[in-house]
Amino acid sequence: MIQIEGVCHAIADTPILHDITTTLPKGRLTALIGPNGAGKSTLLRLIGRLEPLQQGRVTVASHDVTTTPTDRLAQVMAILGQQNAIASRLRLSELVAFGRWPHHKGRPGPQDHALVWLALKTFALADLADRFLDEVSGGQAQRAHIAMAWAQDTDWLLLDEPLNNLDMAHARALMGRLRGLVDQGGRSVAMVVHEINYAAAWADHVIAMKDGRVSAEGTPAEVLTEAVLSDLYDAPIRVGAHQGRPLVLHHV
Ligand SMILES: Nc1ncnc2c1ncn2[C@@H]1O[C@H](COP(=O)(O)OP(=O)(O)OP(=O)(O)O)[C@@H](O)[C@H]1O
Repeated sequence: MIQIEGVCHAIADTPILHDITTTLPKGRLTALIGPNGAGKSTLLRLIGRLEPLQQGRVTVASHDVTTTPTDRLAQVMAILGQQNAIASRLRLSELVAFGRWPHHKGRPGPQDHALVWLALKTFALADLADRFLDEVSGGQAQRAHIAMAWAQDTDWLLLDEPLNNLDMAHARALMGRLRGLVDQGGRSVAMVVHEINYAAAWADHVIAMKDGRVSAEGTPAEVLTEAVLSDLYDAPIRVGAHQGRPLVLHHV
């Protein structure tokens, strides 16, 4: 599991996260939800050590993120942030191959090449493998970044808004693959998601954040209620049901 204890974070003296204590369960798909500016990305970045921890403690599968060596942590957890400032004159196959770096450390073997190819095929990118990043669409580039994180082949996969730019079919396919990683692969996934019905349909566990605090956490049925969501988003939200899971209606 990922354990977060007493995490506070400030940017330029402005408090962003206030004493966050929560757990992301192992072997589950966790969705982080909440309004813009709630602190979801900041929390994910702290877990993934993209930002140094200022206060509190985070452990990923018992590895303290502050003290665990980077190469060890990179074998346990892959993180895909929201801003991926990677050179655009990189072929998709080269980008995806970066995911294998923590394993081969510059000397890729046949297994690394095979996994890169599998990642390209899994994310329907095989035909685009030789294209440069600036020669593909936003959704194709997004899928290539996800494929890179997937190729890292870690127990934990952390994704910040992976559904950005994906059409309905590719979004659904990605959620299906993430569920497969959890259900068949025994992996654990945490993702920031804005479209609540993806969390409703696919997540096992939901953490709702607002104003730098966890405001609710539990199963989708426990968190995705009219009371919790209306308060979270300061808007009247209706919740129905579809195939035994919440169906969130916000066009009312
Ligand atoms: N580099 C920065 N400098 C100053 N403030 C920042 C910086 N990065 C984030 N913040 C602030 O920290 C707060 C939390 O931002 P964060 O990106 O974690 O929220 P979020 O819940 O992921 O939002 P969104 O859904 O819009 O992506 C926001 O108020 C944001 O303005």
